[in-house]
Amino acid sequence: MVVPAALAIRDDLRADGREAEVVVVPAPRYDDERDDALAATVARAYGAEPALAFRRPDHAALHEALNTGKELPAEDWPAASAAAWRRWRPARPERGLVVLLTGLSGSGKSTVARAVVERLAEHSGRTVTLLDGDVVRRNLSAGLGFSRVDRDRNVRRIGFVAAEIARHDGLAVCAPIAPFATTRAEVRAMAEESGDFVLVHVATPLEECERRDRKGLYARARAGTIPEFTGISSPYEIPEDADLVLDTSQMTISQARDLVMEFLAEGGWVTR
Ligand SMILES: Nc1ncnc2c1ncn2[C@@H]1O[C@H](COP(=O)(O)OS(=O)(=O)O)[C@@H](OP(=O)(O)O)[C@H]1O
Ligand SMILES: Nc1ncnc2c1ncn2[C@@H]1O[C@H](COP(=O)(O)OP(=O)(O)O)[C@@H](O)[C@H]1O
Repeated sequence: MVVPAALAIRDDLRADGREAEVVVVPAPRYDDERDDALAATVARAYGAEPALAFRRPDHAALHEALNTGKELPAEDWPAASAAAWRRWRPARPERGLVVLLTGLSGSGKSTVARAVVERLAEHSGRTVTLLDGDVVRRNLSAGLGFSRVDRDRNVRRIGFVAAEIARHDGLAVCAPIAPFATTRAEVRAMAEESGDFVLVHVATPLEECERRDRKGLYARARAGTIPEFTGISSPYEIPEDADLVLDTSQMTISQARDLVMEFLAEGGWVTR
């Protein structure tokens, strides 16, 4: 993104009759005066006077403007680089989004995800894709088991597909157990390369999931006939970075769906 923006700035300057060469130099960013000193040193090394004093851009203001679709601060971002930012990060109503619902088996991930997808399809006017744990395991992840390695593979595949959807400005709703924090963080990082990421922890207590036991899997796990069952004989790492926490033992399916929709509306991804 930096190189096309730099070339566009050069072209703008040339169109203004100012002969300009643009050199892009990868450098660390500290967000303090070290950035200023580094910029001055690099400029001198290229034989350029830092004629325009280096201004540290206000990144919080940048992201706020990008999220809401407002004008970017013109003093920090010439028109060409503002346009490059916009292409990379459209305003939230048009930006790709990955919603990952994580939680124990039977916590309500699929049920809430289906209800949310239905609402999104009705209201957002955008393409919506559901990547449900069960369904993914029958196709994309067919053949994988439930060891840590296989679960990580499965969740990464889901994350990869979801991030691709977000890169094309679509909405992806995913509902795997995704029990490991590091793998969830990888999915967040993949999604945020090109869009946004919202983590919903469906935090229904184990006792309630086990009471529901729709598929009889908890009974079999307790009896020891299913090894490595999440919450019984395989860990579930409680997210510390959840954007939203839902305990479906304390609410109806519609209430859970509305809390997710409300969160997405508050964040500006969908209109009310
Ligand atoms: N050992 C073990 N542990 C957990 N779950 C098991 C296991 N074996 C089979 N199942 C069934 O597989 C569904 C979970 O698959 P996921 O792809 O969501 O799991 S993971 O994210 O890869 O951990 C899960 O479906 P949900 O109940 O919809 O979550 C179970 O029905
Ligand atoms: N408030 C609620 N939210 C979601 N599911 C609920 C709720 N109350 C009861 N349930 C039931 O709990 C079960 C959850 O199953 P499911 O959505 O497949 O969970 P998961 O995908 O997490 O394994 C469903 O049978 C659903 O009808």
